[in-house]
Amino acid sequence: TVYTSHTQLTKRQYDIIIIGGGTAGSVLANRLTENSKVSVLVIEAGADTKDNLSVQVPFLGSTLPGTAVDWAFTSTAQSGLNGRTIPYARGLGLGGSSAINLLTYNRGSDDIWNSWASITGDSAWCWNNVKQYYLKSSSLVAPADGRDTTGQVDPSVHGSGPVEVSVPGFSLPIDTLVVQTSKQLGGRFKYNVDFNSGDFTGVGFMQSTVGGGERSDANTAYLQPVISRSNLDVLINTQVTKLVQSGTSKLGPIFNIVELGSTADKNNRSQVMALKETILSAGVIGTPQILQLSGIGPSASLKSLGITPLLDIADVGTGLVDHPMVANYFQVSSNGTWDDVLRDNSLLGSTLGQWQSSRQGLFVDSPANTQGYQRLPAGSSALAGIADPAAGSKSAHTELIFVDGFAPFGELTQPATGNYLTVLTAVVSPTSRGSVTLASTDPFAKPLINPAVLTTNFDILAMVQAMKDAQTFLAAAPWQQDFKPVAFGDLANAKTDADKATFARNNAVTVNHPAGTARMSSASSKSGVVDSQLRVKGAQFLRVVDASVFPTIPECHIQAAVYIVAERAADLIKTAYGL
Ligand SMILES: Cc1cc2nc3c(=O)[nH]c(=O)nc-3n(C[C@H](O)[C@H](O)[C@H](O)COP(=O)(O)OP(=O)(O)OC[C@H]3O[C@@H](n4cnc5c(N)ncnc54)[C@H](O)[C@@H]3O)c2cc1C
Repeated sequence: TVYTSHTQLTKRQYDIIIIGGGTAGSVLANRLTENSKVSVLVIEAGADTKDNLSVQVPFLGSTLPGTAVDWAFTSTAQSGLNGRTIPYARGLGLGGSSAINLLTYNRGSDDIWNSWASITGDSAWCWNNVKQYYLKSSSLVAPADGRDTTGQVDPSVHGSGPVEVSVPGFSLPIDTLVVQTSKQLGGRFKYNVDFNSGDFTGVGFMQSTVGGGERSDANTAYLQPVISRSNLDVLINTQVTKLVQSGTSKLGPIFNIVELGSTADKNNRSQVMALKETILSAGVIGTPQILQLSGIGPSASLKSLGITPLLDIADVGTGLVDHPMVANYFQVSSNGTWDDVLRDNSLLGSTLGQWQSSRQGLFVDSPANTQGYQRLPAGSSALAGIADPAAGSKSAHTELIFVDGFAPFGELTQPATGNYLTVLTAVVSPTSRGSVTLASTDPFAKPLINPAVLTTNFDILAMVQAMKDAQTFLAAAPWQQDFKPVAFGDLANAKTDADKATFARNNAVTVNHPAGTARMSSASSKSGVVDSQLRVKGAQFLRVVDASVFPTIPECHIQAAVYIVAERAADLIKTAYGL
């Protein structure tokens, strides 16, 4: 049953309570209710997102931040960004961030998973073991245009799970140029037929969570198909305000009472109880916020806010890490870009009409069809004197995303005329670490989000290298016939490395890939928040399952890793309770 207010609940006890009906929460809701004897309640702060047209239409994903399906957070003033604050989008509603993201689907290099096994001292996180969960979470489907995709993707490395993944379904003029350039330049820009083979280096086609021209997210793929199961209740428009300790076992405090409220009626709280487990899947911001509101976190700082510390875990909310990103704009001579679609309402209307009537055309894809991942050149000054932050040789340091138009991801707005290319450059093995802390004890107040963007030498130097890579790539012969890209705006004057660094600090945002605020660590480690089975250290019957638990950030887009972690967590929970 779907409830829209906690006052409607007819039951107050469930075997398992999942906090957050987002990416991980939806996977758990599905898998844990496969056994009809287990009762599950999902509590989600937002509404159902499935009927939101901009959620459904892949191309319109970039218009979702700032709307009703976004928590619309803002970062603290960023010292690495010359004091700027940046918008910090997080999905609000069923499907969570998977319903508002830009759809890129990367499962992470073999290296990253093997490094997690080594960090946690638990070989079950190695790629050879988690591969089963990748195969179980997604499957490759035909692109919307049904064309022959031979050489653009390797079907043999894909699985048979509910999330639909495809290569772009509407070819753009620059796709061929990107591939030609990659094949001509080789080396760091070598053509990679399928990143999801486990080698995240080179240049290749974007794979996205799109099936039949529509977004495929955790809500549509995992939750909606099972939402009428009699052992599943989903409570929407309801925020978890804290966990309440019900007692103490010899293994530690038990936090199995969940306090609920809603923004519509903030003082009207009620409680539900988990008979087996409470699972926090409230995401990288929500999870450490709820833990701290519940007295679980760094005792001294909780005390200074007036919260009674119940379980001292220094690392709750520390370690926030995200991929910094800069939009590099180039003016082009070709009119083969989609710029006019964003400027001309009738063209926008007809393109949307084409999507509505036939699920064809520009809107079946995210704004980018191709991407690249590079390791820094040998001898790069960014790596001087530090351990290589990437997990291994199949993991990159930087990323390029090629957009056939003016992508609205920076400080600049789209000019009224002209044709543009955007190359989004990102640092995918950043070393900067920030935090999520409470601004107040009010659970409805936004927490302080400090992603510490570009605060290390490595991150800024790697970003400058990525910006230079973008220019090297676009200087290659295939671009000189028709497109003739010329750096646009302040980028045109950013000639030296120092100028480029200043440009990055004045313009960077993030790729919206935060992770690591309730990190996994080995059972014996004093750092971290959860053990390798995702149980909150020192607590009983309390797990975290979302991107907070990532011990390091994958050197690629991270949603696939969330699906994999959630699938594995579902198995861990089933095994723990013999379900
Ligand atoms: C704009 C944007 C673009 C992105 N682009 C990409 C991309 O192209 N490719 C990619 O791989 N990744 C992308 N990501 C990242 C990816 O989507 C996320 O890493 C992933 O979905 C996170 O999953 P999660 O389960 O950790 O959290 P979420 O999916 O965010 O789920 C958390 C859920 O908990 C709910 N919640 C929070 N607090 C409470 C509370 N107190 N009470 C009740 N419910 C609560 C939230 O409303 C939300 O539904 C993007 C993210 C964003 C925001």
